[in-house]
Parts: sequence; structure tokens; C-alpha cells
Amino acid sequence: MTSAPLTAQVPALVARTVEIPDPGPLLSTLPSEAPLVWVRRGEGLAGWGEAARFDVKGSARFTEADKWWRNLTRTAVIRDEVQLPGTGPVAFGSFTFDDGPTSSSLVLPETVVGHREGRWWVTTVSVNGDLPPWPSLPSVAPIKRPGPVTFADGSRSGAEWGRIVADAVSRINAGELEKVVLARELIAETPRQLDLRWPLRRLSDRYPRCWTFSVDGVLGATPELLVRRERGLVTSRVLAGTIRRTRDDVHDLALAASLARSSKDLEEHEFAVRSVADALAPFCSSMNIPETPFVLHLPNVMHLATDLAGVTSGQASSLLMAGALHPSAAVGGTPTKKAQEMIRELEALDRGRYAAPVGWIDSSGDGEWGIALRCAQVDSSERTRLRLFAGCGIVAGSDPTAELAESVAKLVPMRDALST
Ligand SMILES: C=C(O[C@@H]1C=C(C(=O)O)C=C[C@H]1O)C(=O)O
Repeated sequence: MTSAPLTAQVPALVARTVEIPDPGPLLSTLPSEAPLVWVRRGEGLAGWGEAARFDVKGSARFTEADKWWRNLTRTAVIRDEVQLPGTGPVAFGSFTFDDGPTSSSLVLPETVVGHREGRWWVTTVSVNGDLPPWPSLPSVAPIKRPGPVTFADGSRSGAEWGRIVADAVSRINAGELEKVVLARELIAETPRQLDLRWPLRRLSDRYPRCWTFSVDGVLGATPELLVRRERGLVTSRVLAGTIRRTRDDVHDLALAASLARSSKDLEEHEFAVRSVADALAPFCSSMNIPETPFVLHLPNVMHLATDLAGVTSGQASSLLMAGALHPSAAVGGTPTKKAQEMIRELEALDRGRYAAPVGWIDSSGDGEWGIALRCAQVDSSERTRLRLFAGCGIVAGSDPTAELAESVAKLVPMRDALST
């Protein structure tokens, strides 16, 4: 069911992209209201304003959003002097994990600043057929500190969550399914309205290997790229298999070596790679799947990681591919349907937009979609309450105490980003 008719009057989109000199860090160009962000290692996109949006619920949310975007951009007049992926009009999107009560959205910002390969640009758009305003950067208000933040258990305490993990392990051992990803939430309260630029700046500074994102109240820094489509090439970074870091680099190296040999983690990783490769196969004429994963070192945890690459065989957009890939075994489980049922039964949590695609798409259908992990969902109007999420892949050999500790480590990036 859609919340807006697909055939609703399609506005006349006009977009203009101009090259600009280095404006400084992308995040420093953002005004405080509703920042739209996709940044990694200083490159990416930062947008604001809302020229158009599409909200949608239900199992066809990806295809309906894709249709809306194609309709909007098909007749667009685009003057683009930079011609890189992400120039011209782009929409930022954030989707829900399942068909529950929360909407998914695509947002077309009024202004986007971008940086890539030593070039910077600004795109402005209008949807009434007029020439958009001449691209310029507004002067922005200084970033406000959040003040002392408090944290409390969400739908379950840590101990309760450990018990549902134990329950899942025994059901896996009884042969009900192979893997399920179980998540928990933590509630953060800030004494005053949160300036989202505060946590975003800290996340992108501390986690440069992750994609820092902010779309429609969901923000975080994810290490997992569900899909990138760029000029006929498709890539995906699959993660599964995790250990916590200890702050002792020598010990961490030994742990990384043990992670790369751990049969429990390698098996869990294999499920995740297989689910992504199978879902990407219909979109690709050829695919490269490395035989062994590498260890991705992040400041809080290390993951087993595999980068898949393929050549596209059709016209499917990056968003349609993201929809086909979701939910991968990295955030759902194996087999998918059984895992989703168990998640619903055991978690007692509306995941909202956690563990679901977040990213951007341009008018050619190219784009990048990460999985919204290591993230928080902000209360829309007040912006004083946030739900933080973390989940762990549970397989036959999982130990509930270790999984609880892993979930604590995965909550660290957002917790730290919120503290003053
Ligand atoms: C579900 C999350 O992470 C996923 C689960 C992982 C695991 O269990 O090893 C690793 C990376 C992610 O694919 C999360 O961070 O919330």
C-alpha cells in the first residue's frame, strides 16, 4: 500500500550542477535542520531542504519508490557541468526493515554539495519547471553540543536479550534454521533538541572506513555496503563474523588471526556471502566472489569481510538491487523467511529503519545503498529521544554472553558520538 498515488502529478524537475572550489569538509556546509548525508573518507554528498519526497509502506516499497524516482527524473531538465556519479539530481533514501507500521522515504533535497576525485560541486533543483536558484552555500549556525545524554534499556534488558539468544541457539541446534540475526535497542535522551551535525561529525571523524549517513532521522556510520551501482559495475561489501577490539594492538592482531580461522565465524560469513551473491546474480552478467574473506579493522570491532564485484546485465537501478538484496543473511538470517519469523517472535522490537537499506540514487539509477547499522533513529519533532540499535548473527556455536558483549561493542560508535 502506498501513501501517495504513483500517478500523482509529476512535478517538472529542473536541476543544475556547477563545480565549486573546495568548500572545506562536506559536513561543515550543512545547516542544522534535517541534514541528508552520505560521506566516507571526506567524499560523498551532503544535502538539505526538501524539494520533493515519496513515502511508502509495504512489501512493494522498493519498486514503488524506484518507479516514483524514474517518473520524476525521466522528464527532468538537467544541466550538469561535472558529470560524475552523484551529480545532477539525487534522492536520499531510507527504507524499513520489514512491512511494519513505519514508512520508507525517498527525499529529493533542494541543495546538495558533493565531493569526489578532487572535485567539488553544488546541485540545486526546482520542481515547478523554473530554473533552480544559482547554487551557493549558505552560512551555517555553529554546531550545538547535545549536553549530558542518558541511556536506558529499550524493549529488553541486556540479560533478557541474552536469554532470547540462548533460546535461538537451542532452536538452531534443534534444526529449525541455520542462522538468525537478533537485535536489541538502547534509548538515549538528550536534555535539549539534538543538532544532528554533532554526532555526524564525530562518526565521520572516528569511523572514516564506514559510510556516515543521515536520512530522515536515521543516522549512523555503517561498515556494510549493500550495493553500489556505478557505470555498469556492481559492488557489495558483505560482513559477518565479528570480534571486539581490546585497545591492545598486538593482542588485536592475534584476535584477527583467530577470527580468520574460526569455523563458527567463517560459516556465518559464508551464509551472508552466499545470500548476497544469489540475490545479485540475476542483475549481473559476471561476478567475482573472492574465496576467502579479509579482516576489516574498525576502532571498536573487527569483522570478516568480502567485497563482491559484478558487471550489470540490465537496467535495474541501484535501488531495485538494494530491494532484491534485502534482507541479506547479515541482518536477517538463513533461511530468510524462517529467520524473519523468529526475529518477529523473539525480538519484541519494531526495527523501523534499522538494518535496512539507506543511501542515495541519481537520475541514471547509479547510487550507493548501505545497511543502516551502528545507527540511531531520532524522534521526529522533539529530537530529544533516540533509539540505538545493535544486532548479532546467531549460529549453532554462538555463546549468549559473548553475543551480548558484541552488541555492547556495536553500540559504542553511536553512544560515543552522542556524548559531549
Ligand atoms: C546486525 C549488525 O551487524 C551485522 C552482524 C554482524 C555479525 O553478527 O558478525 C556483522 C556485521 C553486520 O552484518 C549490527 O551491527 O547491528
